[in-house]
Amino acid sequence: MAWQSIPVARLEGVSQEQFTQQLYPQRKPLVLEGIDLGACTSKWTVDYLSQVGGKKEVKIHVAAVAQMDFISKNFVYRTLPFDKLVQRAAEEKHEEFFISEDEKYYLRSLGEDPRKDVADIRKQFPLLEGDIKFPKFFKEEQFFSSVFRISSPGLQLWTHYDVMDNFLIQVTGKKRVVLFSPRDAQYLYLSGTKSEVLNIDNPDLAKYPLFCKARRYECSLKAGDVLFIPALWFHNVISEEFGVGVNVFWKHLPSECYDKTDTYGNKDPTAASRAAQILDRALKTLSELPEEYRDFYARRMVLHIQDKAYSKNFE
Ligand SMILES: O=C(O)CCC(=O)C(=O)O
Ligand SMILES: [Fe+2]
Repeated sequence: MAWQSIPVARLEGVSQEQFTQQLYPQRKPLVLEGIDLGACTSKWTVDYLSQVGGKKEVKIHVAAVAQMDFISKNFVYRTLPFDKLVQRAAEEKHEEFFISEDEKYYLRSLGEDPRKDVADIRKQFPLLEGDIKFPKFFKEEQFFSSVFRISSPGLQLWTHYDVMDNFLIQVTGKKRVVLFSPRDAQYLYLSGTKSEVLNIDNPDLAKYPLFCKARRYECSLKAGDVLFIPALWFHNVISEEFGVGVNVFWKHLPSECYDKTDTYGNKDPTAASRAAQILDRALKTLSELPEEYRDFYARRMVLHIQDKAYSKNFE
């Protein structure tokens, strides 16, 4: 089925002032072209990355098929030296492999101690630091993490949201990104931060009938493009070619709003988690009532939440 997509706006040569004052407050995804990213877009070939990036062990997703499935877990976690990972991700068929000769790889780089440290490629890959410049469109103290994203051709990452604002820098290779607004979360069949609708191009509408109501935004990223993904916007990514990306997460809210134990940028703000816990308690309390009453009071609570907490400012 061909879906109507809304193209993500593309702008060339955006200044820091224009981004901060006009674009950022709109809280919409945007592709920025022509940003000065340093030498990485020409320098980061497979040979260069495997020589300069070194042999540091990295944890990777390995899948026998292109569409990774977090429900059936059709992928495994393995480790490889960084140089090997780059070489394997760049080839279609492998002499050495874990599952099958055409298995696919995905690297999402981690901090030194992934339970405590956030990823920052400037720390984990210091010899590559000089090659890349991050867009200077937010204050240094807002910086949260910078993450290597390296994938085999064809690999698809499931639809999910993160809680930080994000610049996804496409350094080499092509990628298709489909995005959904946080306002359409009700049509995405969420399980935590991820959507259960894995096949967004040909969804099972008997199982996910509301999915067709979700407005689909789409863009293609080529080397040198930077996609601004506002916090809470859902994104689904297909690497159309072997590709190297780096994403930079930064804090939009005051620091104290975020969960201090979050190293990935995807734990809900503490006030949201606390509210969800309180709601669970309310639901437990409601279950003391017989069905007819529980239903009536639950519906009244939904109306109350809509009235008090939904924004009237969004379409
Ligand atoms: O481009 C990718 O591989 C995934 C990007 C992503 O999920 C992110 O930057 O948050
Ligand atoms: Fe993400």
